[in-house]
Amino acid sequence: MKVFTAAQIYKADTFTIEKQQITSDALMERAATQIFNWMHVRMQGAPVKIHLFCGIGNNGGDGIALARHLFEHGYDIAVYVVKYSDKRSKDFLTNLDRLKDRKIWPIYMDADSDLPEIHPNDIIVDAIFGIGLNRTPDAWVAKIIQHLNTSKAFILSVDIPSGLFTDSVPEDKEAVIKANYVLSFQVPKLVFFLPETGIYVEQWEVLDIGLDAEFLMNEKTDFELISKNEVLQFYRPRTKYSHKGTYGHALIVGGSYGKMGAVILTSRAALKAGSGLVTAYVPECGYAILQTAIPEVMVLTNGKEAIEAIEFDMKPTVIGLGIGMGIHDKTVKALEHFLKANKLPLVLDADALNILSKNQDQMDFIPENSILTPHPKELERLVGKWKDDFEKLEKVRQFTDKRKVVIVVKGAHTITFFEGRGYINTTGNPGMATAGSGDALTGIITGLIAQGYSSLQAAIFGVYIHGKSGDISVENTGYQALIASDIIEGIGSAFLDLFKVPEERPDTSEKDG
Ligand SMILES: NC(=O)C1=CN([C@@H]2O[C@H](COP(=O)(O)OP(=O)(O)OC[C@H]3O[C@@H](n4cnc5c(N)ncnc54)[C@H](O)[C@@H]3O)[C@@H](O)[C@H]2O)[C@@H](O)CC1
Ligand SMILES: Nc1ncnc2c1ncn2[C@@H]1O[C@H](COP(=O)(O)OP(=O)(O)O)[C@@H](O)[C@H]1O
Ligand SMILES: [K+]
Repeated sequence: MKVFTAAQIYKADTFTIEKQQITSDALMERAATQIFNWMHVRMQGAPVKIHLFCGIGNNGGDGIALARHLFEHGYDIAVYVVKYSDKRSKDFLTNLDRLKDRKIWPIYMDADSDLPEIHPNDIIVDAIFGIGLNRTPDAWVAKIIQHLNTSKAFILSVDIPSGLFTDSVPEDKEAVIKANYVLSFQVPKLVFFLPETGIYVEQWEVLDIGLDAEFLMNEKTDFELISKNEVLQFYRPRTKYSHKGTYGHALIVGGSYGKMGAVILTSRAALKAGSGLVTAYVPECGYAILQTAIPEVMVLTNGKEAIEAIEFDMKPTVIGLGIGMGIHDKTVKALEHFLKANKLPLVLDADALNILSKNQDQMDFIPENSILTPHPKELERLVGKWKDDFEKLEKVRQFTDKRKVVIVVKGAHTITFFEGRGYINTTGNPGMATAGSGDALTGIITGLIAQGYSSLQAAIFGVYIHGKSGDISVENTGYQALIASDIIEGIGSAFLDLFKVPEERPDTSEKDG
């Protein structure tokens, strides 16, 4: 699913209005009707107090139109208009009149208004600001937002949590609604997925308001959301007359005294992801460990307690490099020699990234289309410090452009970057913040490249499978007890899940009642 910028959403609006020959008011009515249906299906007329906080722009207009639908279906509502500006939008005013026609009188709020009492069991609809927010809300509006945030009531945000910009992080962190649920029109927003701004969105869902399908399909975006549908498009089925040679040979280079487990995890994950053959390249102290832990994996050794040279007499399809490798002087030299001679695609992780960060001149020897999988600290060493999430994304984009590599920015929503585009993952959970979970990911991605997936596909698909496996495994373990080995065990279930038919969505068509 594409992630549009605010400018692109406004463009889609205009395009749709012209093409479908409808008014902007009709589009607002669609939006409000969709939200009403969503609520009505879940609430079934329940006598819960619903407080609708509406701004004076189109987001507020959505809220006012929603209030009318809720009223007409017998819900107990209170409508507040937060008058943060005199420039009220046309469609807001139209809907305000419709509300007044039904003898509903909103409570107007300005800097001097008292804050209404809100019971923890009430519901708040947040329609103060939408994607039109262009400066930090005034202090008195921020006070209202804080009041709602501390109310303990369930907050349903219309389109985007009020106070959240679409293209920058908030200056005043207290002036943003912390939404329990966001109903986002047509497309999700990038800020739902970044560490500094995603914290305002507990759950989100997209509501289809019928923006022009052709426009949505043709418009190019900088970001795409990756779910099952997207990865299924490049899934490669196995063929009947294939053999292990068909599925490649992954070489996993890494390990040092005390860190051999990392190589076990990566090698095992590469096998589980489907690599035909896997060889681990480790220092001698890892030989017995590897051979005992995973019988399916072949082992080559070099150096005693750390790798001193990377030389082998075999032809791997792909090399995963750096896990648990350490940064011993001899290992650093070995990597430099290896990189100068190597032509194979690489998946670089952990200490390989740390070494390269300190020796940026060696970056020139990284083959194009290689994949780098840094966690936040490794990324900072690689691209330098950033002031906020947006600068981070820009730095990564520039790095991938310059080096022609894929960068997998790991996190709650891992984002894979290539050729100026970011692919946002939707699987995974906090249980995966555990030792060795990144090693498992490196193995999965390496195993996929071995089988013939392109670097970009392997990175996107690998990240998806890794997260999905974590999601399936956590059902049995809970967050705390999930460990990297569980993620590797779950890889098979994650592949099987690709072909499960999704459960039917709840019926959101309008019902009387
Ligand atoms: N295609 C879509 O997504 C549709 C969007 N609609 C709604 O339209 C919203 C966007 O509406 P608007 O463009 O009117 O913008 P908003 O309703 O987000 O904001 C209203 C206006 O307030 C002003 N403003 C911004 N920041 C301010 C601040 N800190 N203090 C005071 N004033 C400030 C701006 O001029 C802005 O246009 C969307 O979020 C959505 O809710 C729907 O009505 C219809 C279809
Ligand atoms: N809160 C989270 N939600 C989802 N995934 C997470 C979360 N925290 C970490 N992960 C995932 O777990 C992995 C951690 O990788 P990394 O930090 O390199 O671990 P290690 O170095 O221990 O192997 C990454 O793939 C990351 O996306
Ligand atoms: K809002």
